[in-house]
Amino acid sequence: MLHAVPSAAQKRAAFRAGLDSGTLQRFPGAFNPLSAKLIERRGFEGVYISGAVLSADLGLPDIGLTTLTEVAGRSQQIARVTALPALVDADTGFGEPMNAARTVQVLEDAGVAGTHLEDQVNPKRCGHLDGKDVVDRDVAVRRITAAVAARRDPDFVIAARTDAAAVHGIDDAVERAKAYAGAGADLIFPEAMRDPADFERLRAAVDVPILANMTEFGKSELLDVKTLESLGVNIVIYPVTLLRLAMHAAEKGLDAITGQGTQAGLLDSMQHRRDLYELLDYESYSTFDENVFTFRV
Ligand SMILES: C[C@](O)(C(=O)O)[C@H](CC(=O)O)C(=O)O
Ligand SMILES: [Mg+2]
Repeated sequence: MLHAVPSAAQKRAAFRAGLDSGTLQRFPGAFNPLSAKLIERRGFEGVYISGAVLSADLGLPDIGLTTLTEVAGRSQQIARVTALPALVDADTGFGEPMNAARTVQVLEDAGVAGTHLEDQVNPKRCGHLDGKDVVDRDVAVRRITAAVAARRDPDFVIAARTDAAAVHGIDDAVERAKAYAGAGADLIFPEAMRDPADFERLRAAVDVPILANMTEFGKSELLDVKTLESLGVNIVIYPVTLLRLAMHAAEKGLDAITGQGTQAGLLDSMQHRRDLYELLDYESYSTFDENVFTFRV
């Protein structure tokens, strides 16, 4: 009730254990705290907090317009209601290495289990769009080094994302992945991998866990869980999947009201009030309230 029971430290330890487990950790993107609760209820290992989703939620494109305060605020709202570890997208870390360091501490305070910082130039853009660019490898290494040094909880996971594959090719992405792991990154996020062969190259190059981004309508082939597991991938994110599904359903609902003059034909496509209340655990709130009112000294 009100908040999830495990502490941030426990969730971080669980995230570490999951990355070491040899089982693929599945992190769908939560587009709000409520959807994070649904992800937990459905038995996933963690939730992803996407920059693309946060931007879209604010009615903005994903081109580096959101601030650390906005990302941390959303992270805290989501982390506090789910027992699952949350991994949050910190884009480029919001500036120079010192800013990346502050970003890590602010996100630790928000209660998430880890974050990823990417090697794009500022302002960044979605990793599946053309025309993006990356900073020099040394600059990105300084970003990661600063982030790692700033962490206060050693279990807080710092992931390094490289966008180099789509800019300079897979060889540069592999070299960067090695350098970022050498700088202390716990997890490598190779962005815009085209196919299994790209993942094989990455997997062979680094000893740390690797992440697969299975975002739709982008540059990556959508690989299933079994394939990703066989490639030695440790964690998969579905960053925008739930938002895309929800928005499509919303479009259909609005069209029904416009076209048929009522939403009555869509009741079977809706989450029932009963299921919503169950997910929100209304019952514990009434019990709590009763206890408060019947409390006597
Ligand atoms: C993972 C990502 O960084 C995100 O913000 O969710 C995006 C996802 C997307 O735009 O589809 C990215 O891949 O850049
Ligand atoms: Mg992003």
